[in-house]
Amino acid sequence: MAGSSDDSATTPTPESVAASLKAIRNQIDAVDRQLVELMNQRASLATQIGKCKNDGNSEIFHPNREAEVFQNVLSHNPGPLDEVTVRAIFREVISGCRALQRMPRVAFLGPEHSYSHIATLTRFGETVEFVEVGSISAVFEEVLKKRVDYGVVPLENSTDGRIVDSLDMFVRIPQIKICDEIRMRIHHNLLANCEQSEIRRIYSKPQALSQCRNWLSKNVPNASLHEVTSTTAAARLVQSEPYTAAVASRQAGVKYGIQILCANIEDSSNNETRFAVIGSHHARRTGRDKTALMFTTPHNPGALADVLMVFKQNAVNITWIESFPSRETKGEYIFFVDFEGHLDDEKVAHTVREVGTHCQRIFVLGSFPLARVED
Ligand SMILES: C=C(O[C@@H]1C=C(C(=O)O)C=C[C@H]1O)C(=O)O
Repeated sequence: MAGSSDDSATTPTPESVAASLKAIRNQIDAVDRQLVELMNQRASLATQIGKCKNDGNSEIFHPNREAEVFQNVLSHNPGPLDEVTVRAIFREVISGCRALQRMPRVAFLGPEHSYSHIATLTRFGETVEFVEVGSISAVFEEVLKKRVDYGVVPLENSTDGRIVDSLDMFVRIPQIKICDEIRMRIHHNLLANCEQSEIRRIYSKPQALSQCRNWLSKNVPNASLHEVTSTTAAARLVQSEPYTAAVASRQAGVKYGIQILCANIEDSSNNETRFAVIGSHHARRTGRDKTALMFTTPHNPGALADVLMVFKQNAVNITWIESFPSRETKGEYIFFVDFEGHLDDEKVAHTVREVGTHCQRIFVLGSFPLARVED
């Protein structure tokens, strides 16, 4: 009966709270011991897989298999941990397991804390050898010369469009393959160590300034904008010059000890950059894949329409199309097309063969698992 119970028996005392905490923490310690044992069991299995891959030269990064692993764990996640947390944990578990087979070397356009670096971390986790280079072309060169296993390069941004330097390098080195893609929501931040009203100069790379142009003109109208080579370089300048600000990643703010005056200042809330993981192989089929093609058509009326008709007739869904002027022949264009499906799907293989009959040159840049947007 309510009211007649002995309250002193249920009211927690400091001693009873401490005892409960101790008991629960003991349980957590026991669970953690099981977790670390299980993770090491997993690591031993991954090492066995590494031995099956055998010759030391085989690919150790299998994006298709990693996509399956995430699908498996997420479909068995009863909560209360949310999907983002489970993904983050497994990203690092997988990263460590891969490294037991062989530590992959991955090149990206630096410096550290650039968005390319964050994209690389998002896909590969912490246990890789990060190879920071100074240009997109250098990422391709490192991959081509096999000084790294993989490279991460930006392909397009939802606000600014295609990344010309990357497309140009595919034209120059068409044997490079795309084996995975990374879609990343890009959040820019206003970093400064003074009041917002005191900011006189704002530094960032051109793309970041352009993606925040409206916000900056409305909220920091008296500051002048200055382009530098990277968002990280901008953050470094803010450290040494008073009354300046940088538009950069949150991570750059934390690294260089600069306050985040305002977060998420990008004009479009859907500001997203799509990166390609480049290497020397395709990814195997998962059933939810994309394929990237690069081709040139004869300089005739309707040549591109003929190609597009093939996609229509085969009911293959195009997800991206770009044209890029050829360096070699004035007036001629190279086309980049991404579409749903894997080259191992009969429908896709047939479509690519048929597209080829309408092209002068055609290269399959790769098939890879469809990516989700990482926030
Ligand atoms: C263990 C493997 O190697 C790598 C590590 C994976 C993992 O830890 O689950 C998955 C795919 C590979 O990138 C494998 O190929 O299965």
